[in-house]
Amino acid sequence: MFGKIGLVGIGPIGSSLARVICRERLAGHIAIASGGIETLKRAEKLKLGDTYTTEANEAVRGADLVVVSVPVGASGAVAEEIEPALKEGAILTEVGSAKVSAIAQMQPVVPEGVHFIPGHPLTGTEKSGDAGFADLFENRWCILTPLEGTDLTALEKLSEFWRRCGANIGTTDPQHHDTTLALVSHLPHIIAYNIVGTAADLETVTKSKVIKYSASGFRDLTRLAASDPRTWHDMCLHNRDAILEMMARFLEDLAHLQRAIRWGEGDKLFDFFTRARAIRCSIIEEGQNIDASGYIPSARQSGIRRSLAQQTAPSPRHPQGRCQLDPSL
Ligand SMILES: NC(=O)C1=CN([C@@H]2O[C@H](COP(=O)(O)OP(=O)(O)OC[C@H]3O[C@@H](n4cnc5c(N)ncnc54)[C@H](O)[C@@H]3O)[C@@H](O)[C@H]2O)C=CC1
Ligand SMILES: O=C(O)C(=O)Cc1ccc(O)cc1
Repeated sequence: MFGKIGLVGIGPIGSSLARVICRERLAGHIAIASGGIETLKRAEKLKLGDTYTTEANEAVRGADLVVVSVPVGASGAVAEEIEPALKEGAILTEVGSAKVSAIAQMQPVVPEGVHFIPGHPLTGTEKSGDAGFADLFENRWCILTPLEGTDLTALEKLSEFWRRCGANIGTTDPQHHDTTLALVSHLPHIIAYNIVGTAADLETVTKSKVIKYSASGFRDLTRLAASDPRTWHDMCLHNRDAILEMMARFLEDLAHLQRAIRWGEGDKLFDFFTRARAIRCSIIEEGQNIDASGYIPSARQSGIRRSLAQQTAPSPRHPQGRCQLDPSL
């Protein structure tokens, strides 16, 4: 698809991209740049690319596609560094989890003639470093947030690139992206970190075991707390307003629940839980299969879609169809 692809940043996302680009033969040459010399050495050892450098501008020189996969807080500095070396007509994208901030940092320095199209693959691992894998994007959404005046041919080419990496393409505007992700990705991580903190505090205060006795519910809920703290510290700083707005809504809804519990409003609680259960079931029925690692495996590869269809089909015992809430689905 591309003569040369420059990958700036080789964490979980950059290293997964390197692997899938290589597997699908999407580039004649993969140039990898990372500020961390150790990471770069590992990337070379793993043969993730063709050339390796600590100088981002070297990696992007002559590239037809440049993918910036660094913490959102570093995207402005990276854009300034690569700007003089970007080729006329090249596509420049970044994969940051907060679009408004990444765009505000990068757009002002993108030279005319370079097609800047931000995006965000909605997939991740709790792992850090270069622990990516070629299947990471398989059957997952990649949300593109094209800016006003974006060249449609470049947009289609980038969309095709992500499709060949296995992703499904969605488009939206940066603000809507950030508000949505604040609720469906950033807030769950914050809640996970927080509940682990609460349990640890309770242990200290009561001088007794708490976490040791946790059943699988607590463990499922806290899986996200194993994520790289740097990513989520970055997110709280760079999607601050949207996260605060979603936290406020969440706390308001939690207060309603608290009140219903305090007053023993059983019907209200039952209806509320039933509604939430139905929503979770519909997510599963749509094929958003979530395994315990957070990685949603390809339905195509795992055959899970078929087994889910069996589980949710009506049966004499379950005339409405049944929904298994086993997180391993
Ligand atoms: N990890 C995840 O699950 C996901 C992350 N993202 C986004 O992808 C981007 C990359 O994230 P990860 O792959 O987790 O990698 P990461 O955030 O760990 O960053 C890895 C790369 O960025 C480079 N880097 C770090 N600080 C830098 C700086 N100040 N200047 C220049 N380069 C620097 C490192 O050398 C390394 O090569 C982030 O913006 C994140 O929001 C998007 C989807 C999922
Ligand atoms: O594991 C999960 O549920 C995630 O939310 C993974 C994830 C992490 C960061 C992103 O920007 C997008 C997706």
